[in-house]
This record gives sequence, C-alpha cells and structure tokens, in this order.
Amino acid sequence: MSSLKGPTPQQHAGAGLRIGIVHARWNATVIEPLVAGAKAKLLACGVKESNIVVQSCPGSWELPIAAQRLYAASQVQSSSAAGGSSAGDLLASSTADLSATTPPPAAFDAIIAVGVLIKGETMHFEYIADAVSQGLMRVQLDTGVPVIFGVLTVLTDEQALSRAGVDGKGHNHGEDWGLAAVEMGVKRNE
Ligand SMILES: O=c1[nH]c(NC[C@H](O)[C@H](O)[C@H](O)CO)c([N+](=O)[O-])c(=O)[nH]1
Repeated sequence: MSSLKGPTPQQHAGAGLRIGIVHARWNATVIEPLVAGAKAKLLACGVKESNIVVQSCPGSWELPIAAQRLYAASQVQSSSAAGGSSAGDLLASSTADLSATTPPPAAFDAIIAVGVLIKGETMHFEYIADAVSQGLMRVQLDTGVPVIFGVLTVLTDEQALSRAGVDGKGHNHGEDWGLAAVEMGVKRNE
C-alpha cells in the first residue's frame, strides 16, 4: 500500500550555493549511499562540486558539534579571506577527518547532517536520538544556517537499508536531504 508520507520537493537552482555535509561513520554501509544520494541531488541542482564540503565524525552523537565546527571554520575562513585571522588552527583542530576538503572561502548556505541510529537492546538509541535532534536544531537556530536533519532512527537493519534505497524496494532519503538543502540554502539568501 503506497503511503501518503514523503516530501513534496521544490526545484531550486543551486549554482551559487556552498553546502557542507557532515556524516557519522557508524553503520557505514548505510551512510555511504545516503551521502552519495544527497550529493547527487546537490550536483543535479547545479551546486558546484568545489562548493560541497564533506567531513565525517565518529558517530551521530558528534554530529551537532561537527556541524557547529564546520560552520565556525567556514566563518573564520571567510573572515580570513576578508583579511581576518587564520582558519588554519581551527580547521586543524576541528572534528573533521584528515581527508576532509578545505571549506570554501565563505560561510555555508546549508549543512546536511547524516547519521544512522539503529535501535539495540538498551536505551542508548533513545538518548542519542533525542540529544542529536535537539542539538542539530540548536545549531541551525544559533547560526542561522539551515541544518538538514539526515539522521535515520530505525528499529532494524532492514529499515535502514530500505531508507538508503539499497534493498531494491525503498527510497534513498539522502536525495530528499540534498533537495531540502538546496531549497533552504536558496531561501536563506532571498
Ligand atoms: O551513529 C551512531 N552512533 C552510535 N553510537 C556511537 C555514538 O554516536 C558516539 O559516537 C559514541 O557514543 C562516542 O561519543 C550508534 N549506536 O550506539 O548504536 C548508532 O547506531 N549510530
């Protein structure tokens, strides 16, 4: 039975946008297609590859601080581009992994936070899910930069695989997050 659920995406031109993607490394077999789906939609909307910065963190718990530091680094980078202090130390000490690309010389128009939380035998799932959702909401409201909530909170591996579109039946939710980032990034500059 088809569901009424699902976004009604709008088409927006992303050519001038700068988008950050921070992703957890837990459950990588699901994370990877989600990040790929989001990035594919960013590119399809005209976002330049050089304006997409992808960084990782250990798990979903670290996503709020990773998003906040990515924002802060790009702000420092932006001010250094305008003659402010260097971003080198901040970037070096950020939660970014070493393979992270250098943020573009200006702040981000939107950040996508990607994680996969799978319920285990304990209450760990509930505590992380609540804290991460509150934390990501706080980062976007504090910074004014839209933070797209790309955290799957699922009860089984099968639910996670389906929502990454890798089971042949589901839909890759990463694509929806990419479209949401473009829309919110465009509207942030209107
Ligand atoms: O991203 C996840 N992190 C998880 N835990 C790690 C957590 O996010 C932190 O990285 C860790 O607690 C260290 O701070 C998960 N579980 O524990 O099940 C999970 O399912 N997904």
